[in-house]
Amino acid sequence: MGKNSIMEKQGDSHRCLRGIITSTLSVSGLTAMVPRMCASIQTHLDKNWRNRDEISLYRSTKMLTFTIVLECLFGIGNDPGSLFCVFERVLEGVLSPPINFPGTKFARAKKARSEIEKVLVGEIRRKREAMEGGEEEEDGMLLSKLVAALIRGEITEEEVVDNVVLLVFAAHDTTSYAITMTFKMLANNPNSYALLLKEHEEIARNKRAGEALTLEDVKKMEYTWQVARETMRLNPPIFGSFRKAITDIQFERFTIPKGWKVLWTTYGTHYDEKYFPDPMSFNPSRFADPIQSYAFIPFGGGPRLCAGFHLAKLNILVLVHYVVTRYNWSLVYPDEPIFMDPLPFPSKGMPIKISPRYLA
Ligand code: HEM
Repeated sequence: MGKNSIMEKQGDSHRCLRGIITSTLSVSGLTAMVPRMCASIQTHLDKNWRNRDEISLYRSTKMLTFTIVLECLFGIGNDPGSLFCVFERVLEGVLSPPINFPGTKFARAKKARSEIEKVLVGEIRRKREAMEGGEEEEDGMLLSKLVAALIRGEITEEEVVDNVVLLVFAAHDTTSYAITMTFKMLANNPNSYALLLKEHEEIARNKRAGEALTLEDVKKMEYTWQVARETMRLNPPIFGSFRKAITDIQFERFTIPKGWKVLWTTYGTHYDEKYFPDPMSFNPSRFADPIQSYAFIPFGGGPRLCAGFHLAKLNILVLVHYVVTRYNWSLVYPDEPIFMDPLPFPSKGMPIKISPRYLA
């Protein structure tokens, strides 16, 4: 993903970059993005779901998440479909063995990375020229913020490129897996689905035809967010991540020596009945009560907490809204196995049968 991505940064340079990224991805930053996201989702559904009776939910949500990040965060709206395949090749290489030999996933990814770089550098330079010529910073548009920081000399062009690639990667498999598994859990738990549907019908009833959702509407999707959190508790998109001890650490009766790597995992607490009674059962309303800090950690925690948490939440809630209010749907393979490579994914792409649905 490049040595300048936020994941590689430490200390002050991490804080500076994180500040720029989270200023757009915070709740207040996202207000301006809600109508843009609604438009992207509706266009995606019209283009890819209309007149179809079966679609791959995983594939569709991957494409959609990609389009949302490119269109809504970076204003790159010119045929994101053609860039999607190139990005997919990059992403396949991110978690593959680093063997740069013709034909390996890694080598293909490196080649695709240079193609992406060319496109992104072009977009960044165009934006820079426009902003130096007087164009204002766009509200809620991350590319504007990054280019403004570039003009002020706070970050370099390479940092902008590396972080655009990183954000696409960070959003891609995680959000699509969370959405896909949310639908799987709803299919297997009809009572939860009935409650969720009621919440969305209520919101839809108060909207005129074609009227976009607002942040206020999204805030009403409380039960849906409980369902999504319970889904991510049982099926975390990221199983954990590494940390390096920068000093000797005492933890319970152990000393973790400086320089050692530590792997924290989501499953450790997510499946522990101390924090989640009857941990293997699907019970969204457990999230109606406060959860102990650092027990529910699909988005990590602390200074490295997922910077896209609010964007992911918005993406999941808004997509669920449009799908459940517009479509009847059912899983083609209710027991579809989940594979890991190393991130989890539904082995058949989770195909669903769909038909249009009209609100009473
Ligand atoms: C359901 C969806 C998502 C899940 C489950 C998720 C999960 C995570 C986790 C566990 C981490 C921490 C990794 C660590 O501690 O090493 C992380 C970091 C990060 N995520 Fe997400 N993520 C999601 C969506 C997104 C989206 C949509 C974006 C932005 C477009 C994003 C951007 C980032 C960034 C920039 C970091 C690095 C933060 C830092 O190092 O300061 N994520 N994510």
